[in-house]
Amino acid sequence: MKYGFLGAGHLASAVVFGLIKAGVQPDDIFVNSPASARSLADKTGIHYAEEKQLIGDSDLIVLAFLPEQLKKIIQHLPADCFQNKLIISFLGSTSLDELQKSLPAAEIVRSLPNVNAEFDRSLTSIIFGSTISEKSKQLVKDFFNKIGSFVELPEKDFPAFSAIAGSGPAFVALFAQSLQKAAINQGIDPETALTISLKTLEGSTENLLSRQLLPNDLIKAVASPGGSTADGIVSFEKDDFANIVNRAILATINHGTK
Ligand SMILES: NC(=O)C1=CN([C@@H]2O[C@H](COP(=O)(O)OP(=O)(O)OC[C@H]3O[C@@H](n4cnc5c(N)ncnc54)[C@H](O)[C@@H]3O)[C@@H](O)[C@H]2O)C=CC1
Ligand SMILES: O=C(O)[C@@H]1CCC=N1
Repeated sequence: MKYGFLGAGHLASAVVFGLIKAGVQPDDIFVNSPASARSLADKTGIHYAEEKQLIGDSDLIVLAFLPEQLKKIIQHLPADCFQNKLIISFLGSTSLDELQKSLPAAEIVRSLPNVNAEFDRSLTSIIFGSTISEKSKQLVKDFFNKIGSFVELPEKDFPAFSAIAGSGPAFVALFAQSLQKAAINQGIDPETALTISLKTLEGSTENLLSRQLLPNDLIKAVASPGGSTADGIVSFEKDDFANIVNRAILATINHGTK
């Protein structure tokens, strides 16, 4: 099985590292992009390839450039080069319909992984195009299982999924940074403050997941009656934390409508 990546940015790099960790041989991965493909190839042992060769030689082609680059990239390639090719798109805002119109002879999958693919931790949403065969569907499922897990979602849910799971690592990082700043404000050095923040986030997520707790159960378990945590929760609620988060998700979802 040969994999070809068009685009070698942050998401492509995370997925390439994830595939290699899952046992894919670097020799079986090809990459092309104007800027970063050669350095990704140097770092990982995968191969830089010219676009036409990459498309011809790959069993599965990943579109990992920016949505606005789709038309330009396809226009300068021969019209028939994607004939019967299996294409997985990572393009955040590009619909299945748009992809199918741009690549009419290909089998298309629209997907939204996230950068946690590097550690086998991407929850990816996928939707299959109408022309995809059962065999190709299985190849796609195998691909996403190598970098985490996947859910099949109707396309109407992709914008919300993108805002929460795709953009989410950035939002979690923002919360981590806010906890770090709060610790620094109390006189703790920045490095220790970051460790405290990250270890607490890591342990708390693991606690929720491994004990299958609802978030509110963990809140109750930590906020001892008459204790200090309850005062922190009241302060978050007074500042309408849930609405702050909801507004940020809405702003992310509404990006394309500005
Ligand atoms: N970064 C993330 O966490 C996520 C990104 N996405 C989607 O993944 C795609 C890539 O995003 P990032 O990796 O963040 O962007 P990036 O800016 O890090 O990488 C974009 C890549 O496209 C390449 N590129 C530009 N012109 C090209 C061409 N003519 N042929 C081939 N490659 C070309 C650039 O050289 C670069 O390697 C976007 O469509 C984005 O919506 C989706 C979910 C999460
Ligand atoms: O910021 C973006 O547009 C992409 C889509 C989801 C995460 N990154």
